[in-house]
Amino acid sequence: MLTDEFGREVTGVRVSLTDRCNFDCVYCHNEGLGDTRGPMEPADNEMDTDDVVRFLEVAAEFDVDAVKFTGGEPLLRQDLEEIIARTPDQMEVSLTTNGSFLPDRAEGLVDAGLERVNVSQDALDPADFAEITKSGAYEKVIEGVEAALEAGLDPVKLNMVVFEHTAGYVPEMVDHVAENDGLQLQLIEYMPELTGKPEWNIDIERVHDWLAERADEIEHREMHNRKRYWVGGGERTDDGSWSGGGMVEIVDPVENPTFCANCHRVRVTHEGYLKGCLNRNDDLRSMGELTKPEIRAAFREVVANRVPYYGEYMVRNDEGEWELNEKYIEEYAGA
Ligand SMILES: Nc1nc2c(ncn2[C@@H]2O[C@H](COP(=O)(O)OP(=O)(O)OP(=O)(O)O)[C@@H](O)[C@H]2O)c(=O)[nH]1
Ligand SMILES: C[S@@+](CC[C@H](N)C(=O)[O-])C[C@H]1O[C@@H](n2cnc3c(N)ncnc32)[C@H](O)[C@@H]1O
Ligand code: SF4
Ligand code: SF4
Repeated sequence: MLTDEFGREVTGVRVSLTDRCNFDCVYCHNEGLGDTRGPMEPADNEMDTDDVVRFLEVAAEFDVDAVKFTGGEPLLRQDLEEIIARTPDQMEVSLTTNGSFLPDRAEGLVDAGLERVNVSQDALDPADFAEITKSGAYEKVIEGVEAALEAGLDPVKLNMVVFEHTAGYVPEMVDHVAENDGLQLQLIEYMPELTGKPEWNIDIERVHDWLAERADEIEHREMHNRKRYWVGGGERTDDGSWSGGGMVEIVDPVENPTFCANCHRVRVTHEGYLKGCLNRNDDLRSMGELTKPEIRAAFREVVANRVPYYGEYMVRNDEGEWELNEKYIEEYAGA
């Protein structure tokens, strides 16, 4: 297993398979959509099936035991089932999707080896859903969540970005997962720097406080030290885990050094660049045309360059504002 200079073991990889998408969510940080290419058209800058599998085989050699496929919309890749089937057995395979293609493909994905799915669902009303996603696929997404549950995926996590358009839905979504077996909720802190709309921001601490008052149990997940709130009843079982009710996890990476200190994933872009952090682009290593020994070397190099973004790469100045750590200014300027 590889460990970076800050003691963070790399146990997972997060692979973006495409930047194409059939939705156009108002908050989306996927800015790579081409002007002339439609989402359904194949793209020539994407890693092909063999590229993805070759990388995963190298990651497995370094004892990486989990892979998350994401995008863009990963189900626009018609070879997703093949990629999953060829993923090394030691890896837990999960997927983050907008859910609209799951009605037809959930079963096949599970047959291929998919173990978990996260489905973005920002509203429980078709009109609000359409306003946020610029898509009329609300019913398909609801069907997709059901198809995922029926195919045996458990839990199915619903992802909801908390921002001005969705904040009013938080209580309803929390009740929704508390009342429906197999569902969990991830409330994702809105990242305004990705949209240029700071006025949509909601203070995520208010959501923590609201949930803390309501929760029957609060846990910390090892990954990112995320807080998990159990709501709607339940009890601790003999093996020490909580059972019953619904689970709500808050994903709050913004300006959060604790989140970064517990970050164990290396990322791969759809074009096949390795990178150590979502927020950095100055540590990219291309895997295009590389042989396995070369990918091994690139992987080692990216891990060696990993830096917790908040707390090390970005530090607070005397005024309490976040700014680039002087130590990294030269490196950053050279990117
Ligand atoms: N800055 C930052 N944001 C992250 C990170 N991991 C997840 N996020 C945010 O959380 C969103 C949802 O993540 P998901 O793809 O659903 O998966 P996850 O919650 O990370 O993983 P699981 O809970 O294990 O399924 C991402 O799109 C990011 O916006 C991270 O390491 N750094
Ligand atoms: C980029 S999408 C890719 C996967 C898939 N298309 C989906 O929507 O689930 C992955 C996650 O990023 C989240 N996301 C996108 N833009 C965001 C932003 N500005 N702030 C916080 N989360 C965001 C989405 O809600 C989604 O859960
Ligand atoms: S579905 Fe996912 S990738 Fe597509 S626009 Fe929405 S958040 Fe972005
Ligand atoms: S910002 Fe970078 S270091 Fe921090 S949790 Fe996200 S990927 Fe990891």
